[in-house]
Amino acid sequence: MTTDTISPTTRTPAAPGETVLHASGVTMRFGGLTAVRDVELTVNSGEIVGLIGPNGAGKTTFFNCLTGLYIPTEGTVSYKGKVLPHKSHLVTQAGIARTFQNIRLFANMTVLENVLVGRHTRTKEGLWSALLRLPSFKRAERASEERAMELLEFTGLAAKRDHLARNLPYGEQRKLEIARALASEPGLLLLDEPTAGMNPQETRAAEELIFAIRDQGIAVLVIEHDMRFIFNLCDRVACLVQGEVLVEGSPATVQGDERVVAAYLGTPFEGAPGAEEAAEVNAAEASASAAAAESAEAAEAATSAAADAPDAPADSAEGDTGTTSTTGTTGSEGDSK
Ligand SMILES: Nc1ncnc2c1ncn2[C@@H]1O[C@H](COP(=O)(O)OP(=O)(O)OP(=O)(O)O)[C@@H](O)[C@H]1O
Repeated sequence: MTTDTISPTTRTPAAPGETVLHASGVTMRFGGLTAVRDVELTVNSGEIVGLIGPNGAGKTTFFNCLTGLYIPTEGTVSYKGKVLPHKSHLVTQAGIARTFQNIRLFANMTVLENVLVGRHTRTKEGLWSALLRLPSFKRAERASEERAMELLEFTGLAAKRDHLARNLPYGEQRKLEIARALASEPGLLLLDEPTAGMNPQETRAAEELIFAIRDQGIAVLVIEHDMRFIFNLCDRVACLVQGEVLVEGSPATVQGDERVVAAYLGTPFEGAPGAEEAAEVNAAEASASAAAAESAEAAEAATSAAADAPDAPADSAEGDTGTTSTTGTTGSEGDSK
């Protein structure tokens, strides 16, 4: 990876310390499931902020709310003081770019073409100018290609400009995703598990690349499970558990918080997000199994009483068993709902 400077053509750099992203009271519900609950998060210019949390904590859902893929049930997302619309291309146009947990490249396009695709939000030339290949279109095309090549130099992929994306090794595919995201000239880059599946060497290279991106004035919000990577990289870390921010602070603060460790290990702790709901569900399940056990006992007692009765007709015992057993099942289902 090279750390040459990149010269963004259209991005206005954020003022030092300016709040770039402000997520305010963001909540996302899917039917009865609250995946993200009242999340408040800011990212300032010049910062790398980490978002950690156990599987299913709501990190990707939160990213999807930030980038217009989901419309949050409640709350707003602002970029440099302006509330963002719920349309992903408008969010990209505003200045937020992202990569995905599962690589989403155009596998049969070349490395250069993939980056050129990322420039579409910054290209003003219309359909007619493209069809007629007007001089203005040719100029824009040349400028786009120059910029794409700068980004390939920056990410260390220039020598592979004509390779098909699918033929790149995994670590380079991840870099290419980042180059494509940078092609939209973002002021904030969201990275969803950028080192997933990487070997330690590739992870170190990714770390260097992210530092270099930050040094270019682009704020970064990154989701990652690799704690060493995140604590080394980030200025600030927020830990999401059951959709809620459990702790937010410096890497040292978050690393030293016992609740974070407990959340990752799945150990219960006082005041854990979602603990009340979990306790209610557990209590309901316990009472359902107690009721089911009671019904089963009653059914057994009725069966043996019927069998013991000397003149009871044979089918009467069967009838009792059937009825009791059905009642038992129904009772159990009713309780657990
Ligand atoms: N479109 C959806 N419809 C219904 N439930 C969803 C949807 N997307 C996510 N969820 C649920 O929301 C919760 C949070 O999922 P999410 O993928 O955001 O977690 P995560 O923290 O990114 O997990 P991981 O670290 O495993 O990627 C999970 O319970 C998930 O099943």
